[in-house]
Amino acid sequence: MPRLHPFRRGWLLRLAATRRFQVWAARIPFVRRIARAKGAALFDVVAGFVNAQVLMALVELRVLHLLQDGPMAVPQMAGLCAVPPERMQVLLQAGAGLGLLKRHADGRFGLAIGGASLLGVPGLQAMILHHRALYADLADPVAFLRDGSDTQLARFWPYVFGAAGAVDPQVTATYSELMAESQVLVAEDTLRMIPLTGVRRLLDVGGGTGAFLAAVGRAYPQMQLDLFDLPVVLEGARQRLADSGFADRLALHPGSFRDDPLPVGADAISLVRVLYDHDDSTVLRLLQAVHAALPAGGRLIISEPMSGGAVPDRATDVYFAIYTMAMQTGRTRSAAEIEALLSSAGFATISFHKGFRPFITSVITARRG
Ligand SMILES: CC(C)=CCC/C(C)=C/CC/C(C)=C/C=C/C(C)=C/C=C/C=C(C)/C=C/C=C(C)/C=C/C=C(C)/C=C/CC(C)(C)O
Ligand SMILES: C[S@@+](CC[C@H](N)C(=O)[O-])C[C@H]1O[C@@H](n2cnc3c(N)ncnc32)[C@H](O)[C@@H]1O
Repeated sequence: MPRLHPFRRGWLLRLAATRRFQVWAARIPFVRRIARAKGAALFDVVAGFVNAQVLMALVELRVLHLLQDGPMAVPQMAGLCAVPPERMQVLLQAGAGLGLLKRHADGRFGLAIGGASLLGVPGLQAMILHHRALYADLADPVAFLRDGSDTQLARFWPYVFGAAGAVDPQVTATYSELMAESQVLVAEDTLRMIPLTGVRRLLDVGGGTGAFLAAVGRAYPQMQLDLFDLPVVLEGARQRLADSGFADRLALHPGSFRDDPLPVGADAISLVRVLYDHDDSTVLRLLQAVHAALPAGGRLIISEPMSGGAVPDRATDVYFAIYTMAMQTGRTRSAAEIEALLSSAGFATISFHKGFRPFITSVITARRG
């Protein structure tokens, strides 16, 4: 909506809520276009949960994979997916309606650009499948908002709670794999926004199995790399990084930032998708520890999806805010909120770089004064 004086805005909102105005608007040529667009946008919000479940079925039935080699007829797809043909027809038609599939003139279905792109995004299908947990948590959204103390999502990511030794390595491996795959676009966008030219040694705190450092290592062949994460996670990283080609430049530092000091010696520290897992007091202590570990002039890079704050954002203020709420341990913060925590921890020269895909990441950089 255009910027309006609060009085006019209130008047317009009251008008839009009346049936008579809606009927009038549908008849007037220019206003009709706006009303139609508002209606379509509202319908998308209303129907969003069905769209997501159609997507879930397409991924679970591996429909996109099956169509990778070319279009197929509905009965053949029905046989391969063990779904009755008339119901398969509805699913494929719905997939085409969502722009993931293409309906050909002969009635066969193939991939559309949307579906093909989905296949090419690392880890996206695994992410979609793990949404089952969030979907279950949101089945009764009001109950979730009033008391979200027992959520499936919290159990999905158990060691965000910091129970360093107490976690099953099998669970950790699943977690780390999903994180590492979904890291690829985050690393790409972060490095595109923030050149690390001049950095001699980078410490990635909460770096998981080293996916971000691997991307940094490829882009900056001279840089020394340090990885700090929980011991059980670094066990997985060791195997993954052993044959990465830059093992000689990499040092692993097992520990918990809740209990252990951070290693010193790096002139830059990164926190990629770490802060939003934790509450404000943990984040403040972590930022203070980062401040202490950096030399004067040392650089901090924070990269994660951020709330739009004063300008609410469609992706981060819905998906990531609800997601982190269901995880129970942290929250999706706005750039202003992170900047305030940085100032409290003693950082100076703080700057925000809004992501060109805010649903992937945005970045804040700061320096130790
Ligand atoms: C030449 C002609 C005629 C046409 C050209 C057409 C053209 C240019 C087509 C473009 C095709 C193309 C290159 C498409 C590219 C599409 C891409 C890159 C899409 C990327 C999509 C990414 C998505 C949807 C990412 C989703 C990420 C999610 C859901 C991440 C979730 C992360 C979570 C839950 C993290 C949790 C961490 C925790 C636990 C909170 O700590
Ligand atoms: C959301 S993952 C992000 C991983 C990686 N930076 C990425 O973006 O893919 C959060 C990481 O923080 C680590 N972490 C959580 N609590 C920690 C703690 N107390 N000390 C060190 N690392 C911790 C987790 O093990 C996990 O690897």
